[in-house]
Amino acid sequence: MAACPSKRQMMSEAINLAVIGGGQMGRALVSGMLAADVVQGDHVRLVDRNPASKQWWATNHPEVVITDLPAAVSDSDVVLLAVKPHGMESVAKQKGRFWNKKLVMSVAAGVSLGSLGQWIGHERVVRVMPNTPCLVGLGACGYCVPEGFPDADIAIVEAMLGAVGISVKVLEKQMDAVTGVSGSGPAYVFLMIEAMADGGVKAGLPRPLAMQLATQTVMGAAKMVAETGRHPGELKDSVASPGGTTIAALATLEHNGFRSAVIEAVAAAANRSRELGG
Ligand SMILES: NC(=O)C1=CN([C@@H]2O[C@H](COP(=O)(O)OP(=O)(O)OC[C@H]3O[C@@H](n4cnc5c(N)ncnc54)[C@H](O)[C@@H]3O)[C@@H](O)[C@H]2O)C=CC1
Ligand SMILES: O=C(O)[C@@H]1CCC=N1
Repeated sequence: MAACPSKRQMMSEAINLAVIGGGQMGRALVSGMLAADVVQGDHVRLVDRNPASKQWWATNHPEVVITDLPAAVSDSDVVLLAVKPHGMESVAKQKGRFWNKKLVMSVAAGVSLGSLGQWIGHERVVRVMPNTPCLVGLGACGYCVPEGFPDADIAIVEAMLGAVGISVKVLEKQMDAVTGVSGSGPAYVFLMIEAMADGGVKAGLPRPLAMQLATQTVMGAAKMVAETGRHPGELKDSVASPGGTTIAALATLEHNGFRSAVIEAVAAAANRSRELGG
């Protein structure tokens, strides 16, 4: 295995990052990392086969160099693979000396460390499940690494992911569940915000005001759970006055299976992640 730079070196030296696939997740991660200054734009090489996607990068991050895969990987310390799961094999199997034991981070749902290592031809690979709030520095990333993975590389991974939110090292067998909770999770919360705003509009509020109130409510509630250390059930009870408005709403949510719908949604995403892994 190639000698790896120390965490101190990585923190003080610019990371040369190749990004293969600059779609939704690639954009969220790299935009977040650029904003957090953990990578610099002129040290990022972007590869994408979609002209519209390349145009997005040219417009939004003009300092990023748009190039092809061999050049991007050759010029990098770290390679971020962010194409769809079914496209990962053809990208990772591209033959060439340019892979040369680069640190490769894949964000593809379901794609195992074993497959990645086999396709790329070495085991300096990390499987990450990020989420789109990395864009605003509030991502939740789970990642796993092969046995014997060097601490210096873990330090690099944590420096990069930690710059855009929290990062937790998990067992590979937990990655599908991580996908169900946090990888896909933002979509459930966006749906909730949209639905709450719809409810506000139904009750007579103008749409922008309903959206503002719903968004701030979700943000405030999440912050209370994170910062008070109190159980969400206890916080929920503290909102519900006897005979009041909240318990009327909660009874309706329970009647309509809200809790089990969310539990089953997380399980469905985890199962789908397992299927994608083949
Ligand atoms: N969107 C999300 O919230 C999350 C996505 N992921 C994972 O991130 C990966 C990417 O997903 P999205 O960004 O949502 O998809 P996307 O479709 O928005 O982006 C994929 C990009 O890869 C490009 N691409 C495809 N084949 C390529 C190739 N051979 N060479 C270069 N570029 C190529 C496409 O043109 C596209 O711009 C997937 O594997 C997904 O499982 C993981 C966590 C969350
Ligand atoms: O929907 C998907 O497959 C990807 C993986 C996790 C979130 N988005």
